Amino acid sequence: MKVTALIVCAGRGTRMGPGAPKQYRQLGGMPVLRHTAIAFLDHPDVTDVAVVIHRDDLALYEEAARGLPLLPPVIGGATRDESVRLGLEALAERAPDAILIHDGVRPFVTAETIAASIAVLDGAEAAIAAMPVFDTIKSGADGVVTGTIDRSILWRAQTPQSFRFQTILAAHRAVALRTDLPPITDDASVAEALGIPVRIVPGSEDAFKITTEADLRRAERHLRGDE
Ligand SMILES: Nc1ccn([C@@H]2O[C@H](COP(=O)(O)OP(=O)(O)OP(=O)(O)O)[C@@H](O)[C@H]2O)c(=O)n1
Ligand SMILES: C[C@](O)(CO)[C@H](O)COP(=O)(O)O
Repeated sequence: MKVTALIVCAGRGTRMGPGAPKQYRQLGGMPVLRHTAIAFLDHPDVTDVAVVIHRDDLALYEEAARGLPLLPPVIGGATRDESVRLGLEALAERAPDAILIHDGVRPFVTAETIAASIAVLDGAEAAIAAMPVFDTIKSGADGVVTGTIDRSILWRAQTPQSFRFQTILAAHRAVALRTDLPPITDDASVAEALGIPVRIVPGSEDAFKITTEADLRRAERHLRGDE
């Protein structure tokens, strides 16, 4: 099966403090994105890897990707789902069998999760890496709790989110034309909007998303083996 990893990296990281975009911040002596790209390039089940970047980040990307056998980068869009769709359209001619859509700011994706995300597509169209919820989850408004949500049915979605390529390409194209949907924050939501079943495979607590400065410090501790 021809498997392409599509790493989305075109965000501006507004929840991170001032400085370079978080995907290009130094982590253990190299950019965050380089860690992520190598995790997929080194995986035996992944055929090739493409990265979606912000139009202003070409120099940063070229430095981070130096010497890595990546497909040509794709310029992303104003939202994550637009960046994904642009990445998928750029791969339409290549037409892999399967696509693993992954956040560039989740550098510690595990080989086990990548393997499981590919294997599950033997019998499914879509799957997400996810973790159970260990905290009690409340609903609330105006500073007042309005209810408690049964956490036994909740999952923390991670990436990669894996799909048969033609399925997710068609789904993103269809959803891009819809005006009745809530904001799309992951690719499984695109599949769900079309009634496509989405399987769950085990993620990892190590595969956390680097969103804030605190996450970057956590990532440095993780690399040092301090957590
Ligand atoms: N227009 C966008 C927005 C996000 N992303 C990517 O989607 C992943 C997850 O998004 P998030 O963590 O929200 O990144 P940012 O949008 O950069 O961060 P923030 O929401 O804090 O601004 C990141 O790798 C980010 O680069 C993208 O490719 N294109
Ligand atoms: C795709 C994702 O990482 C799954 O948890 C998450 O939805 C990305 O959200 P963000 O706000 O774009 O970081």
